[in-house]
Amino acid sequence: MLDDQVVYDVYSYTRGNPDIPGHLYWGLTVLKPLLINNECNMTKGHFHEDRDCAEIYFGIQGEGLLLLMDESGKCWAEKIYEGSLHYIDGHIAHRLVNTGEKDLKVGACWPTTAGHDYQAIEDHPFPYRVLKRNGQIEFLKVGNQNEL
Ligand SMILES: O=P(O)(O)OC[C@H]1O[C@H](O)[C@H](O)[C@@H](O)[C@@H]1O
Repeated sequence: MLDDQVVYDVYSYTRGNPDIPGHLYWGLTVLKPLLINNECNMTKGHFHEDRDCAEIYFGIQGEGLLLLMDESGKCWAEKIYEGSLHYIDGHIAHRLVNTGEKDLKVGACWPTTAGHDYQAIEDHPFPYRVLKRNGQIEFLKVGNQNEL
C-alpha cells in the first residue's frame, strides 16, 4: 500500500446549522476493499462528543461490519449489507469495516451538534481487529476486554 493511498472517503451534506440542536447532517462513507496484513479496511471510529446524540447508518452497497463499543469497553458487531439499518445510541462508539470484495458504501444521518470524540477511542481502542484470511473473517482480540 502506498503511503498516500486513500482508503476511505466521507461525503457530507452539511446544510444543517451546526449550532442548532435538531438540525441534521447526511453523509456517505465509501470504504475501499483493502487488506493490510490481512486486516480489513476500517474507519477510524468515534464516540459523539455529545453522548445524547444518536446516529442512523444504512447499508447501500457491499458487505461489512459495524463495530460497536460501549463506554465500559464491551464490543459487538452488526452485519452491514445493502438495505441494512443501524441505530447507534449516542453512548456507543462506532466503526465501519469492509469485509467484502467491493467498495462498502454506508449512508448516515446524525445531529449537527453531535461532534466527533476520537480521543476516547485513542485512550480505549476497540478491543477487536477484523482480519480476513483465505476469504474467512476472523476476530483478533487485542485487549483484555469483554466478548464480541
Ligand atoms: O470519522 P470516522 O470515525 O473515521 O468515520 C467516518 C464517518 O462515518 C460516518 O459517515 C459518520 O457519519 C461520519 O461522521 C464519520 O466521519
